[in-house]
This record gives sequence, C-alpha cells and structure tokens, in this order.
Amino acid sequence: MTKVLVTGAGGQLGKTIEKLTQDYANINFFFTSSSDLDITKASVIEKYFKEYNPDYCINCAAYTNVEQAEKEPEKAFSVNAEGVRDLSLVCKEYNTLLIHISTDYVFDGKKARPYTTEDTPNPINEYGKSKLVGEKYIQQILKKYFIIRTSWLYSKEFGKNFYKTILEKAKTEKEMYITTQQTGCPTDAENLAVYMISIIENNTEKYGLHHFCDGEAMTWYDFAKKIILENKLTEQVKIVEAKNYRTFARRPEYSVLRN
Ligand SMILES: NC(=O)C1=CN([C@@H]2O[C@H](COP(=O)(O)OP(=O)(O)OC[C@H]3O[C@@H](n4cnc5c(N)ncnc54)[C@H](OP(=O)(O)O)[C@@H]3O)[C@@H](O)[C@H]2O)C=CC1
Ligand SMILES: Cc1cn([C@H]2C[C@H](O)[C@@H](COP(=O)(O)OP(=O)(O)O[C@H]3O[C@@H](C)C(=O)[C@@H](O)[C@H]3O)O2)c(=O)[nH]c1=O
Repeated sequence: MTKVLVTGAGGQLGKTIEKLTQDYANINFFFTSSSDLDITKASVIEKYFKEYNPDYCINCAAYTNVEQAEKEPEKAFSVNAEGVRDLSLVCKEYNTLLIHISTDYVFDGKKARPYTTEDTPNPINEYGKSKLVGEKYIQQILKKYFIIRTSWLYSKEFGKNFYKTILEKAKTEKEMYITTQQTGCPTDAENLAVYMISIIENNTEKYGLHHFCDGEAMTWYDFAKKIILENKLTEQVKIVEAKNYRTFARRPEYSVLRN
C-alpha cells in the first residue's frame, strides 16, 4: 500500500481529497488537520513522519486569507514559506515525495496570454509573495517534488470560496456588485484532487512545477453569473458589473494558467 500523509486536511482541498479516498483502495491516506499537525512546528512534523513514514505528502496546509495577509504578512509567511521549508526538510529526511499546491497569485497579471511554468513570477500581494517563497524553498531543498499551481479553487461542498460566498450572499441581497477587473480560471477542487491522486496512482515521474486549472477563463463577474444561473437564482438576484470593487489586497488582473 502506498502511504500518503495529507496536511491541512480540514480545509477545502483536504476535505475534497478525503471524500474521494474510497475510490482508491490501494492508497492508504492519513489526514491531519492544523490542530494535529501544525506545519509551523518542525518537531510536530518530524513526529508524524517518524510514526507514519509516508511515501507521499500532499500539503494542503496554507494561510489563504488574501485580504488578511496584507495586515499580518508574518502569519502568512510563517505557514506558506517557513512552514513549507520545514516540511520540505522533513520530506528530504524521510525520502517522502512532496506534492505541494501553489497559486496563480504568484503572477503580477500584466500578461495577456496564459501563464506558463516558464514565466517569471512577480507577486503583488503578501499571500502571493509568501506562496512564492514556499515554492523556492521546495526547489532549493528537494530534488524531486511536485509543485502544482492552481487558480480560483472552489468546492460546492467544502470550505470557504467564491462559489459558496455568492450563494450565501444571494440569500439576503437583491443586487450583487462583482468585479470585472480580474480574469482567471475557476477550478473545481474535485478535479484538482483527482489529478493529484492520479500522480500517486500512476507513480508519475514528471517531477517539478506544473500548472493545473479547469481551463475556462472568465472574470469574477462572469463566474458569479454562472453560479447564479446554475443554481436557478436569476429571478431573485441581479449581478452588476463593478469596475472599482474595493479590496485591501491587490490582485492580478489576469492570471490564467496554461495547463
Ligand atoms: N482557495 C483557492 O482559491 C486556492 C488555493 N490554492 C492553494 O491550495 C491549497 C489548499 O487551499 P484550500 O483548501 O482552498 O485552503 P483552505 O484555507 O480551505 O485550507 C487550508 C487549510 O490549511 C490549514 N492550516 C493553516 N495553517 C496551518 C498550519 N500552520 N499547519 C497545518 N495546517 C494549517 C487550515 O486550517 P485552519 O482553518 O485550522 O487554520 C485549513 O484547514 C493552499 O496551498 C492554497 O494556497 C491555490 C490556488 C487557489
Ligand atoms: C464577495 C465579492 C468579491 N468580489 C471580488 C473581490 C476580489 O477581487 C474577487 C475575488 O474574491 P475573493 O476574495 O472571494 O477571492 P480571493 O480570495 O482573491 O481568491 C483567491 O484565493 C487565493 C487563496 C488564491 O490562491 C487565488 O487563486 C484566488 O482563488 O472578487 C466582488 O467584486 N464582489 C463581491 O461581492
């Protein structure tokens, strides 16, 4: 049996992976949440690896609050950069293959065509900066790894995401103002989870940096309209184009990833 340790498993992606595990009888998953395995505590990481000795570690642990990261960047860096560094060091010690998730927000959004893995990142917010440092640590410490950059992740079931926020807002608001100033690819967490598990199942050796998204580029405004349509709420709520939706963090205007 292949042993897979999943960190940050209480979040959107971790829970999505957990839901799929019954389809993979030859993989033994071990799920840990932030309260069991805190990746900012090196000795705790070490303890879990010693006990479980995993073949793979899927790291879903991250500080993902883009707005809040501007106000407390040190917290974002502690998890997304230093935590990832310490996890990589333990992966090296135990010969565990790390599958790590990164983000489209490592790019500045000035390009007009899909970003490839060859494009130079230049993050414009603290979340993106912290995730990029995390990527660099992995590349420095490990010879073999998978870094999978994805974008605009949503699960209809788990966690906090734009899809669920729009449905929640639709319960109380008649009009919703949604920005047209960013373009990206919404990605269903289930598709990403299946992709990551397929790397393990197939013993894939295409190590390195990869981009994975669902492939249909749109603005957040387009995505909100889609969500409302899909949930048959067009009579109840109107989606209004916003050109100046104010946020604390800057976000890339264009962050479509080329798969
Ligand atoms: N959400 C998105 O739109 C996108 C996400 N990504 C990346 O995908 C990955 C998964 O994101 P997603 O599931 O959506 O995010 P979530 O915020 O839903 O999940 C992240 C999980 O990490 C946990 N966590 C936070 N700090 C620590 C820590 N120190 N040690 C262990 N666990 C910790 C959180 O636990 P707790 O809640 O208890 O703090 C939470 O359960 C992340 O790497 C993220 O950067 C990439 C692109 C898009
Ligand atoms: C709720 C809401 C948001 N917006 C805007 C704000 C922002 O510019 C954009 C997206 O909003 P959110 O804050 O939900 O999304 P955001 O937190 O920016 O999502 C990002 O999360 C991190 C973790 C990633 O890695 C990215 O790929 C991306 O998914 O939509 C509106 O215009 N109207 C609204 O009513």
